[in-house]
Amino acid sequence: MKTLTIEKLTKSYAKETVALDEFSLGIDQGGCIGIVGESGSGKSTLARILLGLESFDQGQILFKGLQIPPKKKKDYRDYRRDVQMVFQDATSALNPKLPIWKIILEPLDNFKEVKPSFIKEDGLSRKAVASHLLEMVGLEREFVDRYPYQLSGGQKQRVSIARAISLEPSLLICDEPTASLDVTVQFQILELLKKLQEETNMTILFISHDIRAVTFLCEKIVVLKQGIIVDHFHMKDLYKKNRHLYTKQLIKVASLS
Ligand SMILES: Nc1ncnc2c1ncn2[C@@H]1O[C@H](COP(=O)(O)OP(=O)(O)OP(=O)(O)O)[C@@H](O)[C@H]1O
Repeated sequence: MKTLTIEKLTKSYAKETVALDEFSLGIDQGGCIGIVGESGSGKSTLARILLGLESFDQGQILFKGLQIPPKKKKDYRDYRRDVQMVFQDATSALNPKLPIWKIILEPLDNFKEVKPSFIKEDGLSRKAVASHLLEMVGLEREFVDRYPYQLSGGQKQRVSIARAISLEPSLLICDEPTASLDVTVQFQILELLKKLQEETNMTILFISHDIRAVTFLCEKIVVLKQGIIVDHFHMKDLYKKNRHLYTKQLIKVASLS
């Protein structure tokens, strides 16, 4: 059984704006799948629908066999635990009034029943748990007592990732997580996501307008244009002749060719 099955998902905002048009995709557990397309192609709409923040008109979504959005309160809660999100703008995603350790522990505070496997000892202090998560994303433990304004953009995105992985989700949706970072830091964040994916076997759905980022991280790539999947392929087939013209244009613009 696929972890996530999306069948003929259609979403319109108005008659003339079809954000997603019969979008279908099956995702196995583990690995990283990339959704790439230019601005307005429907990428964020897809992310919002998957998180239950937006309704859709037609089609269906199944997560581990369960209809999304789940109708029962408990199923909805389980789903929100198992599917986490990293947003583009880490600054607005982090509460400026809270120290980093409190920000990181927000999901674990909301899901007190979750006992993450990375906590090996009993009786660890909350700060020690947060410090451990910071180390998992490559930040020093000393960062726990800082506030978001004392961190760089890349460090803030690492904190967002630490918070998102704290509940050990099966699916991590990343919506343009590197778009507002400079190129070197983008690369570091992509490396981090790759490492975490390999270590934890979570599935990453990586959404980006940047085919370079997508091809660096993902082995399977879906190309979206005006809400329609125009191409999908394995990374190893990136330069195959039969790539869709739009994919070739994205490659050209990114100076990959
Ligand atoms: N709340 C909304 N009301 C009306 N139209 C919307 C709304 N949200 C998105 N759209 C439209 O739906 C289409 C898809 O938008 P979406 O934000 O999903 O694209 P995107 O690929 O994520 O773009 P970007 O990379 O610029 O964020 C666009 O034409 C957009 O104008």
